[in-house]
Amino acid sequence: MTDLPPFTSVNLLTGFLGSGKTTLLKRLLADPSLADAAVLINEFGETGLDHHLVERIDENMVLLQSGCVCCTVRGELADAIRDLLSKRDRGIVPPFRRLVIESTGLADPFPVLSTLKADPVLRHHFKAGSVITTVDAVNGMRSLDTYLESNRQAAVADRIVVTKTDLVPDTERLIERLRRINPDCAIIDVRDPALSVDALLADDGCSRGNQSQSASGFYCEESLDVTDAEGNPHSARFRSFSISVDRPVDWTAFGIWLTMLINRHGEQVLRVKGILNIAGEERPVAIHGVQHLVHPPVHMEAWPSEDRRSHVVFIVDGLDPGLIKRSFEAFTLVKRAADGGPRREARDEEPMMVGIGG
Ligand SMILES: Nc1nc2c(ncn2[C@@H]2O[C@H](COP(=O)(O)OP(=O)(O)OP(=O)(O)O)[C@@H](O)[C@H]2O)c(=O)[nH]1
Repeated sequence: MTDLPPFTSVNLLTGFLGSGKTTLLKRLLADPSLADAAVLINEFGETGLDHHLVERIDENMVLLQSGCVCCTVRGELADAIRDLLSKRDRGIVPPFRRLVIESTGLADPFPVLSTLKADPVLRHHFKAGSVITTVDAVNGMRSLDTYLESNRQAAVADRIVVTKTDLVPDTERLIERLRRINPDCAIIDVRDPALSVDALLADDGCSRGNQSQSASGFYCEESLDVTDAEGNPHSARFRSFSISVDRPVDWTAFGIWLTMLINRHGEQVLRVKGILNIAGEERPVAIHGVQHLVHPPVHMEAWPSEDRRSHVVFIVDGLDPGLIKRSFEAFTLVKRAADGGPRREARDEEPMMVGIGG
């Protein structure tokens, strides 16, 4: 333990919903120089890195193939970091030298950064490293137009990685916009071969050597409204909830239902992500939707746990979760009726559990 530096560097990886944070993190973790890092994923649902898991340390903490410790934050961020620190001190987790925190897509990065500074224990063990923000070339402009959180994430960044550049003809206007929000920030195309762990996480060249600098360097357009029309905090409009289905899902029916939902409510359905048990398929299928964009489904290598149910998580803006639940049920019933089965029985025989959480 003696060879550990007095302060462990903390990098924040932030970016709006579905902008490619986890995808970038997986790529970074493949680099051997991050083998002695710990990763904290502060997001709804599973870590998304479960198939890299080699050992479970406890309910929230796993050891990845790279040797890196990965935890899911289920409560307060400071508690999760303190727990990690204590496990490092007791030798329960490897002696990590860097901590990477992936925030939720709706996180205001400011409180995340100030957590380290405000906490009486953590401030003596950690120092702020670079903040990396992913901005999605497909939806980035609209997210900046609509959501304060997206502006804050770009404003606080030391490095912005523009993702999904393979899906758009050019990113000129988006980059111009980002430069106006954060003039000093390095803006890197995710396809740039120069994008590396060093380029993103190195502390040198980082515009903020400590958290107070990050606070003073913060920029946000004054004209942006933090409350909605009813005067509620901006984020009060967002709801996240999940639909879990016990029986295998009919891929065609699901695809049509999701397409209809996105066509009709794409602007309000900010994020859909799920793991599906598809009828006739051995392996699970991961699905990702980001506003109007639905990414190609991916066959996962294996189920991440014993749970073989399908789970779909939604993050919506001002849309009634009940509406999505009802349309899902209705679509299932129509499909069953078309198959010749009586509607009521189909529903009773094959229960669908719908959980709505905050
Ligand atoms: N074509 C393309 N797809 C990408 C790129 N980066 C990410 N994706 C896809 O975008 C979807 C969302 O990516 P994630 O990495 O899960 O995004 P995230 O920011 O971690 O999502 P949340 O944690 O839900 O906010 C997935 O289907 C990815 O495969 C990219 O550069 N190009």
